[in-house]
Formats: sequence, C-alpha cells, structure tokens
Amino acid sequence: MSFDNDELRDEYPDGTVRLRNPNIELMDQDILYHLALGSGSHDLVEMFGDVKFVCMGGTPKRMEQFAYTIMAEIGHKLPCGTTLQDISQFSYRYSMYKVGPVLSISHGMGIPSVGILLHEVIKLMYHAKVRDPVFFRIGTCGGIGYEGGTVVISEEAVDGALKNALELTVLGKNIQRPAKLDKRLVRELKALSDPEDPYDTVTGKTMCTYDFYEGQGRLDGAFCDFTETDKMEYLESIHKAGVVNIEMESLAFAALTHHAGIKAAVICVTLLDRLKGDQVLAPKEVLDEWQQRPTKLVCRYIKRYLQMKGRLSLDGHGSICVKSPRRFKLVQQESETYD
Ligand SMILES: O=P(O)(O)O[C@H]1O[C@H](CO)[C@@H](O)[C@H]1O
Ligand SMILES: O=c1cc[nH]c(=O)[nH]1
Repeated sequence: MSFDNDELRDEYPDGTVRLRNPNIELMDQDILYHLALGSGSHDLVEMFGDVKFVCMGGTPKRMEQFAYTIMAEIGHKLPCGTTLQDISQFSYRYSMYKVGPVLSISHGMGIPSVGILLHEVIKLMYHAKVRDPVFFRIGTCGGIGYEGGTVVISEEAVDGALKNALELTVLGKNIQRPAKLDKRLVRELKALSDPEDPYDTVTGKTMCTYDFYEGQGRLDGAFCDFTETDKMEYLESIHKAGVVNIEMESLAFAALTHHAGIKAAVICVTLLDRLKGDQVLAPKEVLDEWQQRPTKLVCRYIKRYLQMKGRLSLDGHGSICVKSPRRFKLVQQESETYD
C-alpha cells in the first residue's frame, strides 16, 4: 500500500499543492469568501499546515458527525471542556471541522456548490503549504442494480450522457476537464472493506447529474416528460455501460482534484436501487446507519495511514495507544505487505 501520489511527484517534487493560476501569488491577500477565511486575516500555515486528509460530504450534520467519529478513531484529544468548532460558521455556506490532520467539510448539493468549495479548499491547501493531501467525498447515491446500504467506490465519474469529463462554460466557450480518480486509491479502499461487514462494497462508474429528479430519470419530480419505459431503457443502458450508482458531485470532485494534481476518491452509500424505484423509502434510522458506512472505510484508510507513518498504533485489542518505537517497526513491516 502506497500513500504517495507518485505520478505527480515529477511535476511537484515537494508534494505541495500548486495552483494553475499565476494571478494568486500576485495578490496581496486571497479571501476565501465562502469559507470565512483569508490569507491576510488568518495564519493559514499555522492553522492548516498539518492537514493530510480533506473529507467532504453533502450535509453539515454528516460532516460534524464524521469529525467526532474520526476524533475518537485516531484518539485526538481536545483541550478539556472544549468542543469542535465549525471554522467556517460565519460564512453561513459550508461547515468545516479540523481534527488533527483531517478536515471535514460540508459541500452542499450539486456541482456548482462542490465546485466553489473545491476552488477555495484547493487554494487553502496551497496557502497552507499542505503536502500531498488526499481528498475524499463521503456521500449518498442511488444504486443501479444494488440494494440500499451498498457502499460504492467510484472508479471514474461520468455525466448524464456517459462523458468522462466536466464541461464548463468559461468566457462563453465550453471547456472539458477529465473527471479522473486515482485508480490505486480505489484498490486500496476496496482492500479495506471487511468480509465481515454486513453489506457489500463494490466499485464501478459513477454517473453525476445536475438534478435529482428529471436528470436522474425519476418519474416523481414536479415535471416529467418521459414514460416509465423510457426511464427503464435509459437506466438499463447505463447499467450495461458499467454505471453502478448516480449522485450529483463526483464529476466536479474528480475533475477539479485531478486538474490540481490531488489524489481523490468518492465513496457513497446507495439509498435505494433505482432499477426498482424512485422514492427514498428507508426509515430515518436505517438511512442514518447506512450513511456511516462510507465513513467507516475512510476512517480505516486514515488510521492505516497514520499507523504507517508511526503517528498512531493499535494495541492487540484494537484500542488506540501511543506507539513505542519497537511497535512502530512492527506496524511498518505489516504495512509493507499490506497491499
Ligand atoms: O449525500 P450527499 O453528499 O449530499 O450526496 C447526494 O445527495 C444529494 C441528493 O439528495 C446530492 O447532493 C447527491 O450527490
Ligand atoms: O437517488 C439518489 C439518492 C441520493 N442521491 C442522489 O443523487 N440520487
């Protein structure tokens, strides 16, 4: 198992995030407006320089819960009597929590929302001089041929017409950005799924649409100009083309991280099988439990990374303890044969 972004090493040997925008370094300060942060008003290196993992998901609640979960998993301690603070609370747009090397951020719904956030988080990584960050989207989706509760790791993202690129209109012209995800990261995450998990973890193509209803071929929106037969023909055709799930952010997530040279993965849980229906019918408690599933995989990955780097070790009972140099050696040996 390797955690280095080898393909990008040649381009950015020190691992820092480079912006493909010469304007930024000429600016006196850069205001990250939607994060309520700025390079002039905040010491971004001090605040974020140790970040390694950036985890994003749709809702503020999910990402707050994720922050507390990862805090317990890696044994991160807060000063006595304090709670995690939403760093971006005064943006009133996104929520952001920091737990040691992990950032947990809500991205809202859809490509425009996650796109704006990615511009600012990628710039944040640059200003903070973060090295080789790994980005995860922890989401929900509709399955194609998979029951609710299945975890899907995206191999690539495609749009509603099966194009593997994000199309943007810039200065009146259409440009395309390849929506590629890191193949090795997909394999590493898949390898962390446990045969004992009471649900399947699968990989495949993820379709990303601009809409939840008509865009995903639902018959139950406020408008619908197609028949059930049209819908089923479309869903069967994308299923045949290798699409295993549909959601609404992966295209921008894959395209913008790839353009920035950042390793990224998308892990979603299915809320229903779209070949069987349109409405999300599972009870709230079941949906809440399902949403923990992608989180578990990401926690395993982060813990494994910290173990390999000697920043975390587990005792024989799976509880977290401060590693001794000897134990670190053992962890390293185990890790080398891990993949
Ligand atoms: O659960 P999240 O991360 O919000 O993702 C999925 O859920 C939303 C639709 O309900 C869309 O944003 C879709 O991509
Ligand atoms: O069907 C679904 C479920 C969750 N999110 C989506 O975008 N689609």
